Amino acid sequence: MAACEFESLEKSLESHLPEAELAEVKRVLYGKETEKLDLPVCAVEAASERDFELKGYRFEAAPEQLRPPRRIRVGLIQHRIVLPTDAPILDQVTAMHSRLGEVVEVAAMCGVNMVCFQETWTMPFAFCTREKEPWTEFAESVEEGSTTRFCQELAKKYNMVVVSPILEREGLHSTLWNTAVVISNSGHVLGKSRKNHIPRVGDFNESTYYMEGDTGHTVFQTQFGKIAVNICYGRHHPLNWFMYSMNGAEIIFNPSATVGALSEPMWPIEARNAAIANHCFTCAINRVGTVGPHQHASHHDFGHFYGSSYVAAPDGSRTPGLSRTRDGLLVVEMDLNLNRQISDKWSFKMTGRYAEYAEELTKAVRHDFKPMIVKE
Ligand SMILES: NC(=O)NCCC(=O)O
Repeated sequence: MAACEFESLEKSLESHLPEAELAEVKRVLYGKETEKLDLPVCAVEAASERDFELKGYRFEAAPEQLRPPRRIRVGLIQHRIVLPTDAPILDQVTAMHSRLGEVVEVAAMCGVNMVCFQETWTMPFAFCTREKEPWTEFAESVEEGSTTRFCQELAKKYNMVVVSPILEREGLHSTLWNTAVVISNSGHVLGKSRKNHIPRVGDFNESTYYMEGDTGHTVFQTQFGKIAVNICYGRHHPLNWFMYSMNGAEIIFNPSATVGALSEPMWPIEARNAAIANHCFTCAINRVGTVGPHQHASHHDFGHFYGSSYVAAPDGSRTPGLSRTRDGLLVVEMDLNLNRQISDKWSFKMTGRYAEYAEELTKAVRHDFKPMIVKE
């Protein structure tokens, strides 16, 4: 079976394992079972008509005496490009807006409070080609761009926080960045978070296009919780997750674009491990489909982006993934009280010895650093 036809790990397990064994396999693979959410019939019908997968799950926390539950719903959206990559740019962007508009409408029907799109969602993933034109033409201003305007309308219409990762062009020096725009449910641009780490993995090299982010590890206080955005390749850097969490993030989104041969076995581990290590929720989103006909002849065929978007909780449990091949919306209800409950249980932040690490790291990054190795 070709890799692109394999729909999802869950589907394979479900179709091949006997029920009792499946429950045990899922317990070991996914942790405590996430209950399925009952989604409104109108949403299920709309998703089916609009040809995308719709899945919903719930993470519960224990009731507390002094704090009410803090239940919120997040929506993760994965999708393929809509028009061919040689169509006029404005048409491509407009088609993507219109596709996401129909998915976000369904998210609203499902009571989603914050939605996050995939990395550079308005464009084909052209960065590994190292061709500048026409791909840099997809870059937009965070404040004034048509994509931000579009997302502001969505945010206001549906009272929803919108996380919109785009290729950013910053006006004054025309600098390009890989940036997530965070739009409050009021419709205001709350701020932006730029990608901190740039992949240089053989031909999967994006360094030609944009610079390492300069926004640090900003956390955004929204009406529904404190959120941060760790863009794609940043998920391989445990300290990157850690610093968002040190700044108080309760949910860290990881909008991504990655392909099977490169990272698929790492995908289910990294965001999930970050949720465990940092006592927070993490939301990993990957696009589906192929790069497209623009691919430069001198570069390899990178194959399919494998989707599989999922949410992980601080107790180590996770939702099943969306499909590897289809557009999809994953709706997840979470009680943010779970973060502190798990922190009280495992106490990683309390037992972290960060002052000692800070001291040792300060020495380790110096050029005159001498590793502490004892030799006979
Ligand atoms: N977009 C991006 O950073 N991709 C890198 C590949 C990976 O991190 O799996």
